[in-house]
Amino acid sequence: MAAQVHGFQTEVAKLLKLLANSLYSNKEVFLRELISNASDAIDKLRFLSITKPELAQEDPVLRIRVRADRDAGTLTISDNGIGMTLAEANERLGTIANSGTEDFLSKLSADDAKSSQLIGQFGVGFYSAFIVADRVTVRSRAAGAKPDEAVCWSSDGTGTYMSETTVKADRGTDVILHLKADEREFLNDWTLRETITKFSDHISTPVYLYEAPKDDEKKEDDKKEASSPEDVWHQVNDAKALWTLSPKDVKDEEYKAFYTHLTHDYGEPLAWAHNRVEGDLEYTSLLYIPGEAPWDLYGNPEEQKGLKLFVQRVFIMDRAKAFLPNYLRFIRGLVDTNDLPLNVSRELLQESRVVSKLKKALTKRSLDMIEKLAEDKENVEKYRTFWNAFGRVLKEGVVEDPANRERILKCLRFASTKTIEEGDASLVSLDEYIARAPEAQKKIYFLIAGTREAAEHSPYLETLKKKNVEVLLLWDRIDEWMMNAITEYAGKGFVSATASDLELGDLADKEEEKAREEETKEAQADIERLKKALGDKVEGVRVSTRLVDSPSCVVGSNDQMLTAQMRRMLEAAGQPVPEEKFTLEINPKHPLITKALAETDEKRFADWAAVILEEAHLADQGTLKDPAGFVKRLNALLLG
Ligand SMILES: Nc1ncnc2c1ncn2[C@@H]1O[C@H](COP(=O)(O)OP(=O)(O)OP(=O)(O)O)[C@@H](O)[C@H]1O
Repeated sequence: MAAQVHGFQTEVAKLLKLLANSLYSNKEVFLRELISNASDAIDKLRFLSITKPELAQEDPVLRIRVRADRDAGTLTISDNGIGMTLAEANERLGTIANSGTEDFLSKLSADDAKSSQLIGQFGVGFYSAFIVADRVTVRSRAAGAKPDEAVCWSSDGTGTYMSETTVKADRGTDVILHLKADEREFLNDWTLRETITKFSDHISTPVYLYEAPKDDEKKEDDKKEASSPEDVWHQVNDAKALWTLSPKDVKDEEYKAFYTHLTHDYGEPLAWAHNRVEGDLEYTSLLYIPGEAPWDLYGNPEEQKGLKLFVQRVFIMDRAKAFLPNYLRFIRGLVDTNDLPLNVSRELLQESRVVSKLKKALTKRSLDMIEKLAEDKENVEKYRTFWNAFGRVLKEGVVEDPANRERILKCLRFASTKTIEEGDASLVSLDEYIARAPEAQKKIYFLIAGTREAAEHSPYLETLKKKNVEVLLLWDRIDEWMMNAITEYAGKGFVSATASDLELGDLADKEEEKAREEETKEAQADIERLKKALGDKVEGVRVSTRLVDSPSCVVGSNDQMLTAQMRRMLEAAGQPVPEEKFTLEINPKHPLITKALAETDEKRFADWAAVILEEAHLADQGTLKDPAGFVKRLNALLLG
């Protein structure tokens, strides 16, 4: 077949341009990407040959080879893995499969280190070859294909590529880089050895580097037959599957390097847990908490990462999501088990009892790891990083995983009326909250608001603050949903500061209660007057226990009512929001209330009453149904 010229998918062309510029100071990553592709191709072949042993038969020793040709100025990375057909090469080397490409492109910045971390995450690894090469040729023969059914693919990375059928004697793929004139350092044995060792030590397939015999040996060799493979191909990695080693034999640096290999994340993981379990359920797991949240943490669940699955050390699949619950989707790593069949499919995973047992065990391992990080007093910073990156996802677990709820709650961190005074970085755990609460306090108080500022300045906190009661402050979208799912922690109930009958329990002061009863009695006529003026705009009017500095607030008629945040969420989702009536609470000592009550003109008093109610709504929700009416009334009173 004649050679055909194809245009790259637009994103690829864009990406190629960006890659060359943004990764300039990190250019050796191309070797990591190409070796990792070669290793993937070998894993795939290993897997397929479980059911079709004939595929690997003719060339059964699987390996990766790297060879520099100084005369030709080329560097070749070869593998005898699964290979590609012509159609596959056209499809896979001309497009980007990942739907997040646009997103990726927008994240590539002038910040080199960051960009190089992102490369692998987005499945654009192959294209990194163009950082150092001005032409890349790929020769590949798919497993099971005949020698004359191979493909030759070639491009200079400027917009088009050429592909045609060719003849290739052996199975697998050669990626040939024609190095740019100023990138010839990658032809140097020493540089290659250094770089390959750095990137491939934990690859479970042997990687060989071609090292030509020294000059004098060469002359000798020339006289002899060509030198034997052992003389020129030197293995540069130890090709052991790291997770099969005993944890005590693995150094921290090795765990970190393996993490990069596994995830293509160049940053350091925050923690890892390596467990080998024998007995009823046999498995080895190596789980990591990344140092940063991936860009798609809240994206399409279908594209979530999941774990790598191995069965009896054979790689079976990537992105196996059945082993961890959704709220632990940020955990990366692998599980290797002897209890699943080698031919297990994704569908089978869903129904397998072994998988559900493994999921339970791995959830426990992950929570152990998170808990350990949370309790590590020497590395408080690390848990803060964890919390900022993954805290919101962990909160989902409170609802999603009732069996582990108590453990998850233990790991949560909150802002509170106290921590906010201490500064932004300070947060409190429920255990700390309980430990520092006064003995008389039997409950855990919390407040949910739309924003941090609204929470911080909420009038609902005034009495609690005065009594020195710490209140947890929540403003994440998920908080409402989460708090609805919890009733207690460590035997202590939760109380919302906006609850219609704010329970103070032993915190209530007998004197104060008496004074309030008096106040209520005295204010009875005023309350009736306000009720009359407000008519059906309110459910009722009463004297507040919670206000100190503010004139008024509104509370739901009962605790089943939707909170402001829930209403906003319903509105945003285009759902009908039921009309609700609130009880207006007033602080009779507040000068604004006294001033209003001193008004003798009933028409003007009606404006006062409306403004007092509207102010309370505004402080609670940040919006009003009739803002223009409010402004008009307020102005009339101000000018009055
Ligand atoms: N050496 C190879 N042998 C067989 N197929 C390959 C080889 N190199 C690349 N491919 C094919 O080309 C595709 C694109 O490779 P590329 O490195 O761009 O992305 P990826 O490997 O899918 O993603 P990532 O780099 O994140 O692992 C691969 O998925 C694979 O199917």
